[in-house]
Amino acid sequence: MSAEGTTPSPRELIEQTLQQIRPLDHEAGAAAAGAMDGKVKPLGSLGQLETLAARLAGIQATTEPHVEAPAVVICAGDHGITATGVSAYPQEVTALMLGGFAAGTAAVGVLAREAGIRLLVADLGVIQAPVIESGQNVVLDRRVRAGTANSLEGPAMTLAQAQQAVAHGVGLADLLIDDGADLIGLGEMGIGNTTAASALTASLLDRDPARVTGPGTGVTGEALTAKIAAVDAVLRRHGDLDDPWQILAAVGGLEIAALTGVVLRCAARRVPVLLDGFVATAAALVAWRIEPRSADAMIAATLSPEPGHAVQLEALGLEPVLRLGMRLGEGSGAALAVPILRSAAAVLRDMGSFADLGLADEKPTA
Ligand SMILES: O=C(O)c1ccc[n+]([C@@H]2O[C@H](COP(=O)([O-])O)[C@@H](O)[C@H]2O)c1
Ligand SMILES: Cc1cc2nc[nH]c2cc1C
Repeated sequence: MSAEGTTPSPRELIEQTLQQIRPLDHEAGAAAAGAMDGKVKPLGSLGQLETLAARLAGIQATTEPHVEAPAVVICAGDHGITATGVSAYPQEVTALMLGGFAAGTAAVGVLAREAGIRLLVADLGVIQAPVIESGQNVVLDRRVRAGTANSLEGPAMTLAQAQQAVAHGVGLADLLIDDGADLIGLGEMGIGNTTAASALTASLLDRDPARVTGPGTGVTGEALTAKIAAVDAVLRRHGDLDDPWQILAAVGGLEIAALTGVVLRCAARRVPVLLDGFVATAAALVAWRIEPRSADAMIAATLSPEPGHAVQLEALGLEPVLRLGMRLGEGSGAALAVPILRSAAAVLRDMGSFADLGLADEKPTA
């Protein structure tokens, strides 16, 4: 432990966070499910909205779950593996999009505004990041290094850098939660990061790279075959790793590591964390491998068409809220799912029950 009054080191902050993670409050979840059954409607007729309300209750440990101050945190970083030609777009787009997030003109900016969601943007290591002085959203400087190294040639980052990025994620979650956020969505931006996410997924779940590697921004045909071969080569380069920290440092990304920290802190502070697509879910997989109970705080917003996403969600035992074929990232799917979660909480809070009508027996008669 650090001496009183000093800031904890990344490792200490992560250790404290892990110690605070508790499983779902099953009592609150069951009470919410029971209350939902008593509402004036045929039993189960609100479908997944009912299970979502109960899950929110279990995560927040209350029979009156709330989604009043939702936020999306976007972490951005560059990837050395782009030098191998794994993306349909050039690396400069990462820096370009940082400007779009600040200005509020990126897709997630529009969707977040529509749904009344606060956006927080952090630069974890974008190469040639623009100097952003004003805009609708601030971009926080949480740079660990200028992009990762090419994981085909060596570790993407050192273990200390991975821990620093995770600790930054813990701090970002704290910033939002201390400010009142009661649900946090994960957003990411980083050209090349679907390759890192595929390598992480294949390694963490011990799957064939071909099963969990897809087009990303639009890589098809021979280029996709080469991308799969690159993921395969990355895994062979780093040998048989099992420890999630080693895997994260060897083949992950700075923005992915930060989102792992966001997930862990949300789990520790009983704040529901809304996963977005394939890359954000790779960060969640790392969190789950570090501390399996962190999965209790997760809700999957969307199902990405990236082939590895369904594999990830199955491993985490999660059912997506939306299936819209979205594969953008940025937290766009998380932003879209927020109104549904807000509605789930509102139904549980505001809907009348059979008991209110003086009808005790709300069960079907046949
Ligand atoms: O979230 C997804 O499912 C998803 C699927 C494909 C692409 N993306 C986004 O596209 C970028 C990475 O794609 P790529 O092809 O450069 O690896 C990155 O900025 C992600 O946010 C995201
Ligand atoms: C333009 C563009 C925007 C994105 N947002 C998230 N990933 C992205 C990738 C590209 C290429």
